[in-house]
Amino acid sequence: MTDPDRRIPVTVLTGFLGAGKTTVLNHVLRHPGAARTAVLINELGDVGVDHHLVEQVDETLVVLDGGCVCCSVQGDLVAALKRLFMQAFRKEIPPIDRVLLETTGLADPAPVVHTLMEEPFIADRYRCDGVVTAVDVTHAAGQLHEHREALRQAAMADRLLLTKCDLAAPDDIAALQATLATLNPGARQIPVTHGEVAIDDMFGGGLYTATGKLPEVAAWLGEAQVRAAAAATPAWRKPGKKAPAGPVTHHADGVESYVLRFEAPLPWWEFSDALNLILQAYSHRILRIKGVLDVRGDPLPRVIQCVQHSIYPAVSLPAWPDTPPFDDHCSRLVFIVRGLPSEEVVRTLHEFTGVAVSVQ
Ligand SMILES: Nc1nc2c(ncn2[C@@H]2O[C@H](COP(=O)(O)OP(=O)(O)OP(=O)(O)O)[C@@H](O)[C@H]2O)c(=O)[nH]1
Repeated sequence: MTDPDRRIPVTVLTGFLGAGKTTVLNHVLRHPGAARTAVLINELGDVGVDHHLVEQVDETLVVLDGGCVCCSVQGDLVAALKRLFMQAFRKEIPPIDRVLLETTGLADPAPVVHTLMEEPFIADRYRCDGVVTAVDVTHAAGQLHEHREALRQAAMADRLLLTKCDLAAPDDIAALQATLATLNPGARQIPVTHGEVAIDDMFGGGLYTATGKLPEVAAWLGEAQVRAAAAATPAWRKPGKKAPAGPVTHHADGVESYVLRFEAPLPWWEFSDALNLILQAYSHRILRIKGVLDVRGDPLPRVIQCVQHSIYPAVSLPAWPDTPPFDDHCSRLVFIVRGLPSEEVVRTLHEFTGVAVSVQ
């Protein structure tokens, strides 16, 4: 090892909702050079789906599902990194050469980087190896304009992965590249299709520094410090406490999420018609829909994903996860929306499928 800094590098993989983070993660983890990589996944919504889509499932996969890592689960992040370090130290798990942290699509990377740099136990043993931001070339132009989280993620990046290049026209990609170059001149832009990023483009960004980025980034880190200090979090966010029932608003800009549970197997075509109608009718209010479905006549769970108005081909998982809540084999859909009441969605889904739907 030529690196004199023996601390464990942590790569922060961020990017707006549905940008292709998990797809990149899976590709990277298949590379032999990524063996000994511990994976931390922070999930939004009350039912995590992402970690079931990650192919590496062992004791070095940690799910942080108590909220968004940038505002409520920094304590969980610290605890998870401490635990991983101690387990590896005691040889209870294989040695860890690096950590890959996938944030939620709405995370502000600044507090995450701040935690890595400032929390004493963590900063002594881990170093931020850079922020890699997945930018969906098919949606980024609008997202950068409409969502400050997307703007922050792009502006904070050490490297920008331009994902879904197979779905965009070269002129549109070039226009986006120009926008990103203005926004974050210091970040290298790497076009990516189906998550196929070279491992050297993913790792080895070096010690984290705000140099070369917009000056605002430093301000964001300052803001993060204030937020960390003001960790006077609501009582229900404290360890051991449960979030209140009903939809949880994650950020001040009115983005909220809810989970729908279906009481019986779904008729596929009727469900698809309902979903298409919802996407068409409410396209501007939907940020992300994803779920695991129990489809009538199919023994395997089917995963669906929508990013704004785009619906991606459904894929089957090899088996139902045997862990709660999926061990009941019920269909669940996670909606991340802005100003779209669950009642409207529930009514449409129920009318088309005839299946009872409850809001979790
Ligand atoms: N055609 C195409 N589809 C892609 C590409 N990258 C990702 N996708 C699809 O885009 C959808 C979202 O990808 P994910 O990797 O789950 O995105 P994510 O950023 O992890 O999503 P969240 O964690 O929910 O924010 C999935 O259906 C992927 O298969 C790509 O390069 N080309």
